[in-house]
Amino acid sequence: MNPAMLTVIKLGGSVITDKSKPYTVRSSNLKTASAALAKLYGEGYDIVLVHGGGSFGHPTAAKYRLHEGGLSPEKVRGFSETRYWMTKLNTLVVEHLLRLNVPAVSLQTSAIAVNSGGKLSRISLDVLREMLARRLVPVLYGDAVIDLSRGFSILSGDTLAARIAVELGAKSLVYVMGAGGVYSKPPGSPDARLLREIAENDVLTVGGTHGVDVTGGLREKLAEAFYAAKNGVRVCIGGVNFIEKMVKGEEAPYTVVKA
Ligand SMILES: Nc1ncnc2c1ncn2[C@@H]1O[C@H](COP(=O)(O)OP(=O)(O)OP(=O)(O)O)[C@@H](O)[C@H]1O
Ligand SMILES: C=C(C)CCOP(=O)(O)O
Repeated sequence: MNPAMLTVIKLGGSVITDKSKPYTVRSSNLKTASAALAKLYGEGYDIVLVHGGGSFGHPTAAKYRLHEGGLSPEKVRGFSETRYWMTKLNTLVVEHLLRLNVPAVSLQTSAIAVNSGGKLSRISLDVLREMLARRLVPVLYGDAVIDLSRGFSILSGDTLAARIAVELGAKSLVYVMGAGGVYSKPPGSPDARLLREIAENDVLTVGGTHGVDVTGGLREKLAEAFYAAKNGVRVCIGGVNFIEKMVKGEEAPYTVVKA
């Protein structure tokens, strides 16, 4: 595996599902993203794909308030159900990639990572490294995980993707989101404009997520993006039609995250 050709792509739940309708997939976006990944893989890129929970993970986790921790029988049931729905979504993502001859392989996040106090505590990337060395494309996801101090909690795909990118020394980290990038104001509001660059001290208005979200929306994503950028990874946030350009650092309407 050559770090100069390694890219970590976080495919947002807002891209591959409709977050306003529980358990609804956005097939055309999933096909567009899969085609971009197939092209990059064919050109020799090493790819780690992480996807979000979208309308599969978030409504289930919210129903059981898993993000608040706890170990009651209700929470135990909620952990099992959230894991079930995330596995379903993950299988769909892997299927789309396999159809395009991308050797995608599911890697269950909750089997390699644990949280403590709601934050990522430990992650084992040995198997992921070996997969990359064999030209596989590991597909992980934001997940319900064991929490060492709270019973259970949620590990967001945004955090997972940033941690993997930094630990593996990836060249780029690309956050793909439905909104198509970071705007000066919540998308759709008057005068909202796409920010072509964003630095940590820039002032912007962040609104809520469209639909159910238990992991902190855009603010958390940006915090993870700055962490990765400060650790030497080129980080971009943009829409599904610009995945290839973001990975290659080519000009297009998306947001570049400054260290
Ligand atoms: N200034 C802003 N710029 C861009 N998006 C914003 C802004 N303010 C609020 N938002 C909202 O932030 C949300 C970010 O998307 P969301 O957290 O759903 O992303 P995701 O990573 O695709 O989802 P998931 O967590 O399911 O993977 C969108 O609903 C968007 O409308
Ligand atoms: C809600 C669950 C299970 C996953 C959260 O991951 P994210 O959608 O990347 O924030």
